[in-house]
Amino acid sequence: MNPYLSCENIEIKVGYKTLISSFSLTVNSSETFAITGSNGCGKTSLLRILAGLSRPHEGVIKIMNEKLWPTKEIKYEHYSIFLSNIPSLLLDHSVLWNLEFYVKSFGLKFTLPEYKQALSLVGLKDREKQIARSLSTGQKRRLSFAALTLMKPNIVLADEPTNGLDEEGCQLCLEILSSLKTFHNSSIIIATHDEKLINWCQNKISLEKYVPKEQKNKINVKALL
Ligand SMILES: Nc1ncnc2c1ncn2[C@@H]1O[C@H](COP(=O)(O)OP(=O)(O)OP(=O)(O)O)[C@@H](O)[C@H]1O
Repeated sequence: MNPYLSCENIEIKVGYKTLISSFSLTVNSSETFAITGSNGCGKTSLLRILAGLSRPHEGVIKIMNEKLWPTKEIKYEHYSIFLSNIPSLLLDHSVLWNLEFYVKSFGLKFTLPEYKQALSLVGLKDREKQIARSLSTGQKRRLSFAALTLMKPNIVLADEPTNGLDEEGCQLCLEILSSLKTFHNSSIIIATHDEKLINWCQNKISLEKYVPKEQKNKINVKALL
C-alpha cells in the first residue's frame, strides 16, 4: 500500500540560513509521529511545508501518492489538515459560522445537527452563536478539534495542539487523535514539547539531527550574567 505521506531530502531555508537539511520521512496509515526539538529548530516550518502552506528550498513531497511539491497535483484538499499552534478564526463571526466556513473551504458540507454535535463533543455545546473573539485560547483550540471530528482527514499535522488547554482539554485532544487513528486509520504528525503527547506517539523524531551544525547556537547563560 502507498504511504499516506512521504517526503525526501527536504531542505528548509529562512533567508540565506539553512534551518533543516536532508529530512526524509515516510508515514503510513495509522502511524503517529512526534516531531521534537528546541525552540526555533524548525518544527512549525516543517509542518507548514508538509501541509502545503509554504515551500521547501529542496525536496519532494507526496500526499496519498499525489505530488504536493515541486508540482501540486493533489485532488482533494481535505486529505490532510494542519492544526496551527494559534487557531486562525474570523473573530467577528460566530463559532458555528467559523466551523462551517473552515469545513467549506475544503469543499465539505455537513448538516446543522452534525455541526452542533461536533461542537458538543469538544465542550462548546450551546456556544454556536457566540462570537469567536470572546472564546478563550483553549476554547478556540477546541473549535479546531470540532472541525477534525467532522472532516476525519487521512493526515493530521498538528502544531503544539495542547497549548493553552486544561487537563481535560489535553485528554480530549488525545481521545480525538486516538479515535481518528483507530477508526479512520488517520496518520498523525505532531510538533510538540508536551511529554504526554510525545509518549502517545509511536515514533519520535528529533529535528536537531537535521539542523546544520553551524546553526546550533546555544545560549551561554553564565556568560550573560
Ligand atoms: N516567516 C519567517 N521569516 C523569518 N524567519 C522565520 C519565519 N518563519 C520562521 N522563521 C524562523 O525560523 C526558525 C524556525 O521557526 P519555527 O517556528 O519553525 O520553529 P519551531 O521549532 O516550531 O519553534 P517553537 O518550538 O518555538 O515553536 C526561527 O528562528 C524563526 O525565527
